[in-house]
Amino acid sequence: MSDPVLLASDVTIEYPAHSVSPAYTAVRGVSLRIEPGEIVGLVGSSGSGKSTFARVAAAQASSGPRESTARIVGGGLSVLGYDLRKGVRGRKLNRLTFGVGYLPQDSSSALTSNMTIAESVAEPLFSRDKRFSEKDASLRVATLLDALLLANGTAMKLPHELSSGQRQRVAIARALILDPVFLVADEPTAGVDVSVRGPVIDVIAKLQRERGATALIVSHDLDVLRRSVDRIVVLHEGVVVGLGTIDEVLGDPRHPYVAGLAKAYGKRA
Ligand SMILES: Nc1ncnc2c1ncn2[C@@H]1O[C@H](COP(=O)(O)OP(=O)(O)OP(=O)(O)O)[C@@H](O)[C@H]1O
Repeated sequence: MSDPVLLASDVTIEYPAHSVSPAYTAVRGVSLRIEPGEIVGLVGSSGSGKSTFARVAAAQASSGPRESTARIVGGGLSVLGYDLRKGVRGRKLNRLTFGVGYLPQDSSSALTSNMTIAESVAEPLFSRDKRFSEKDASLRVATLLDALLLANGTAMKLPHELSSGQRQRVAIARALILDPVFLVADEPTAGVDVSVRGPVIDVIAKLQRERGATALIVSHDLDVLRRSVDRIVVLHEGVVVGLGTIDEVLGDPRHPYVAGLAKAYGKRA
């Protein structure tokens, strides 16, 4: 059996205490194994720990101020063979973050205001390799924008000329441009028009699958994941309450939260 892309063993993740706030355990005892090529959905209600787990799994935990940095305090978590509990630094961290694409929740608002969409999407290519061919970059940008159902001409626009849903799709293109081995996308369809939410997730899954790459897609909306994911993980108050294919999880709800999900989902299916 090949090495897993992500291996969580009874992992517990905590925000440290600061000033008047005590430490807060956002994820507790999560065990999960994601194989190469799998597309996994991470589902759960608001505050269930999805973003915390996603941020830590994408090795982004240390990018904010210390008091808001979630830490692994129990169990183990490794991604692409790197032990995140032990900590990854220097060149190893570079290698890890090259392999992991991360789309944070508010990524559409993080586009640089005076860069064209083409420049923003291509930027990671040139940050990695200053001599990357302009022609190849343009081609890759155009292909991705097209795959994400963005009209011709989007490439030459500035972020403020797009709707928030279009900007979100641009952010997805930017997260995919380096062909990440493992994409962690936090609510990638937030703000995206309802009619294209499913298709946008389909594109992410298809692009990753075509390369044998892996994805963890966070969403509170099971409907948008339905067609694209191999399995889902359901978090509730930081604990895994469901794991398997959508049919397996909803067909055998072992937790009231999943039973509620199955009921709501059953009505819409
Ligand atoms: N910096 C922080 N310090 C302390 N607690 C935090 C911090 N960030 C998040 N939390 C808490 O951790 C829990 C999980 O938050 P998280 O953002 O991971 O949930 P989520 O499932 O992604 O929610 P949403 O769907 O609303 O984005 C919440 O109770 C939240 O209040």
